[in-house]
Amino acid sequence: MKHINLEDLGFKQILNTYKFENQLDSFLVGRVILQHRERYIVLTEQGEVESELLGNLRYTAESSMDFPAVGDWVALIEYDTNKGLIHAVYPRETILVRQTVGRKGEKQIIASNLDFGLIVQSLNRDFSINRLERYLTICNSSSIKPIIIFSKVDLVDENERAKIISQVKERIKNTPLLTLSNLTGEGLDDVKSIIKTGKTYCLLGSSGVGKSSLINNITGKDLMKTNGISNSIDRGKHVTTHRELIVLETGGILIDNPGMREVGIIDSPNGLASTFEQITELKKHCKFNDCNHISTKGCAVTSALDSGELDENVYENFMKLEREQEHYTSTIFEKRQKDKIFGKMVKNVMKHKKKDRYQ
Ligand SMILES: Nc1nc2c(ncn2[C@@H]2O[C@H](COP(=O)(O)OP(=O)(O)OP(=O)(O)O)[C@@H](O)[C@H]2O)c(=O)[nH]1
Ligand SMILES: [Zn+2]
Repeated sequence: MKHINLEDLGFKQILNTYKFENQLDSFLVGRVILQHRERYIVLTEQGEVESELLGNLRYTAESSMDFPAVGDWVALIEYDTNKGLIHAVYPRETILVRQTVGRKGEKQIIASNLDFGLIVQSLNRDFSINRLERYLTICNSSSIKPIIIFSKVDLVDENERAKIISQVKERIKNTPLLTLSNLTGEGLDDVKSIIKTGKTYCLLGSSGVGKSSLINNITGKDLMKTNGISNSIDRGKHVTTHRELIVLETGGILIDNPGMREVGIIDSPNGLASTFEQITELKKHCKFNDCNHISTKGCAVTSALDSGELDENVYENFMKLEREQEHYTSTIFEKRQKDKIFGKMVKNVMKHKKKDRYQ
């Protein structure tokens, strides 16, 4: 491996300032490229350091958010050749969190400091606009820039491909969209050319869509197992076979963490707002500030739904994702109550709408 510097690994100037202001300049800086239980592989300019947490960090941690995750920048000391102790975690620019909410609604970080999300869907079977919008919301709420990659284009004919793409462009605007075949290599250069030095790209998407194949094609190496069966079944084995953060020799950093499939929508309002711009715009014209966009009185959203200006699939998906987001902020009891009432209300809106149409 050629020598890497911290900037190539994604280290940003602002972290340097933090380093000096927090007396971390006597420590090494490195990026977590693999986490397995309490063991972390940290990549520094000198190479990989197998690290553990310093007792202090473990005892002062208030939640699992305080522990290092893949993608984190950490301050460490190397006490022996390639053996280190992590002293502190640098502030994170962005995070992806796990969907399952633990006790007290505690979040778990899957990966951090991501610049771009490569949302991979295969055109033949996995394709779903609703799921695309879900991943877009996740990216937007985490300030991770989304890029859509449609894989397995070799498995659909030209017409089908064109149909899907125009359908997506109609509904999802301002998001780059690439097509790819890992089999024939079509579109691979386009994917490679969007990957820039010092930027971190995480791969998002269901199992079997071709994420590992893409990594192998980009690196030109067989870094990943690609049998379509989850790499993480035998996690112990998985850990020894590859790193979750890969520094490309051509520049750029890829993260493919098996947990990415459980990624959840975090409670930042921006994610939904920028994914569903049309609804965001409509909402401004609702008569009441606390409008729930379900009952039609003075609601600009439902009236756009009635007039056909707003696609009902978009509306339904928005409401579903908004509800998912709320799960993070409500207790289980509240959640159940809300679910029941909410489900009924949405059904009613749809029923009325259907009835209206035939009048
Ligand atoms: N025809 C075709 N097959 C592909 C393409 N990309 C991947 N495959 C095949 O699809 C299967 C799954 O590919 P993977 O790369 O393992 O998918 P993945 O997204 O990494 O799956 P997980 O590791 O489970 O998340 C493999 O058999 C690949 O050979 C493609 O562009 N075209
Ligand atoms: Zn409204």
